[in-house]
Amino acid sequence: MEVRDCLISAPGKAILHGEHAVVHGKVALAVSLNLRTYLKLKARSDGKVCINLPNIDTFVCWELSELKQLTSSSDKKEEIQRLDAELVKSLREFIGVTNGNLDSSASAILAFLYIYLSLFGSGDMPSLTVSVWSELPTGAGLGSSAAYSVCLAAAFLCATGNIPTPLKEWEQTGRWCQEDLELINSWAFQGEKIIHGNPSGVDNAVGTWGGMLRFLAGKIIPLSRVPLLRILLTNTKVPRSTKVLVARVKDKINKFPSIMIPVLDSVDAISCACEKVLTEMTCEPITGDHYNILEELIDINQHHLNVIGVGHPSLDTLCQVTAARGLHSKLTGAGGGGCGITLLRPETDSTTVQGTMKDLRDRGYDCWETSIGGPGVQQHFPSSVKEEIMEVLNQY
Ligand SMILES: Nc1ncnc2c1ncn2[C@@H]1O[C@H](COP(=O)(O)OP(=O)(O)O)[C@@H](O)[C@H]1O
Ligand SMILES: C[C@@](O)(CCOP(=O)(O)O)CC(=O)O
Ligand SMILES: [Mg+2]
Repeated sequence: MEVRDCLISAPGKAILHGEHAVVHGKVALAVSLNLRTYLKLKARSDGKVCINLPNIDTFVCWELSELKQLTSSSDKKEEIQRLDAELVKSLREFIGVTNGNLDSSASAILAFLYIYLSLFGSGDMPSLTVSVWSELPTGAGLGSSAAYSVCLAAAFLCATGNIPTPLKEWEQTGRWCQEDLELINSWAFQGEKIIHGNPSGVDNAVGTWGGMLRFLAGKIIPLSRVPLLRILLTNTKVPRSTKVLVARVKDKINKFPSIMIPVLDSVDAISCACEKVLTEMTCEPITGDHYNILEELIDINQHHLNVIGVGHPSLDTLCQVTAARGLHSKLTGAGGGGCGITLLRPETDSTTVQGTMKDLRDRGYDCWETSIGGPGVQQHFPSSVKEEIMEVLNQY
C-alpha cells in the first residue's frame, strides 16, 4: 500500500484549573497554546517503517515483515474506546520492556506502534517514515504527549482514508469536520492512554479542537466567548512523568478518601467559579474585581495541588518570585516540576513583566509570555510552516 505524504500539526495546552481533579470526574478549564507539534509523514518504497523523534533523541526503523507478525490480535478497528491489552502486551515484548514504567522513548514508540498497527494492521501495511518536531517542552505539563498523539492519529487516519485530507489547493492549512475530529480525538486518546496510563482526555481534546474548553467526564464544551488573557509560562525544567503523578494522586485518594475527595470537590468549584468570571468578563466591562477573583482562585488551587501531593519546591519558588511582584501563579498540567502559569493583568507594565522574567531566568527557569487559543489539529502545505521547523523535519 502506498500512502500520500502529509504534514500535520496540533497545539499544546495549559490547564487553567482542574488538573488531576479532572481524572476523577471533576471539571477542568483548558486552553490551547500557540506552541505546536509538527508531524511529517513520508511514503517509502523499501519495506521499512521508520520514526524520527529528535525532541527525545529517538530514531528507529523496523522491517514491515517484523511488524506484520504483531498484527494477529489487532484487527478490531471499530473497538477504539478500550485499549487492546493483548496488543499492548505484545508490543511491550517487541520493544523489550515487559515490566515497570516506560521511559519517554519507549512510551513514544509504543504509542506510535499501537496506532499504526491498530489502523493498518488488518490490511495492507504501508512503508513510511514519520518525523515529529515540537515547539513544546516534552514532559513539562503543556500537553506534549497529547499533541504528539493527535498528530499520529490524524496522519494515520488520513493515510488509511478513514478521514479525508482536508487541504484544498488554494489553502495553506486545512481543518476537518466535527465527525472527523471526533475520530481523531478518540484515537489520540488511545495514544494518551499508553503514555499517561489513565488520562482524562482533556489534553487530546484541546489538541484536537483548540481554543478554550470546559471538560467534564469526557464531555467537551468549547467556550466560544472568552476574554483575552495574558499569561506568563514558566518551565522550571524539573523533569517529571504525568503517568507517575496521576498514579500518586490515585494512591493518596485511596489512602485518605474522606480528606482528599473534598479537596477535589473544591477544585471543581474553583473551575466553575473561574468559568463564571471569564464569562462575565466577556459580557460586561472588565474590572479589577474580576482579576482579584481570578488571582485568588489561582492561589487557592495552588494550595490544593500541594495538598494532593503534586507540588514541588521549584514551583513554590515560582509562586514566591512572582508574588514578590504582585503576581499570582500555579502549576499547570501534572505538576511535580514542569511548568507553571502566571496571570498578568492588562495593566501589568513591561517593567514588571521583564523584571519577573529576569528573576525567574536567574533561577534557571525558562520563561515567556504566551498567546493562547491556537487552532486545533491542522493539515499544512509546507510553505505555511515556519522555516526553522521545516528545516528540522526535512533532515529526515
Ligand atoms: N515531540 C515528541 N516526540 C516524541 N515523543 C513525544 C513528543 N512529545 C511528547 N512525547 C511523548 O510524551 C511524553 C511526555 O508526556 P507527559 O509525561 O504526559 O508530559 P506532557 O504531556 O506534559 O509533556 C514523552 O516522554 C514522550 O514519550
Ligand atoms: C494531570 C492531568 O490532569 C493533566 C496532565 O497534563 P500533562 O501531561 O502534564 O501536560 C492528567 C489528565 O487530565 O489526564
Ligand atoms: Mg501529557
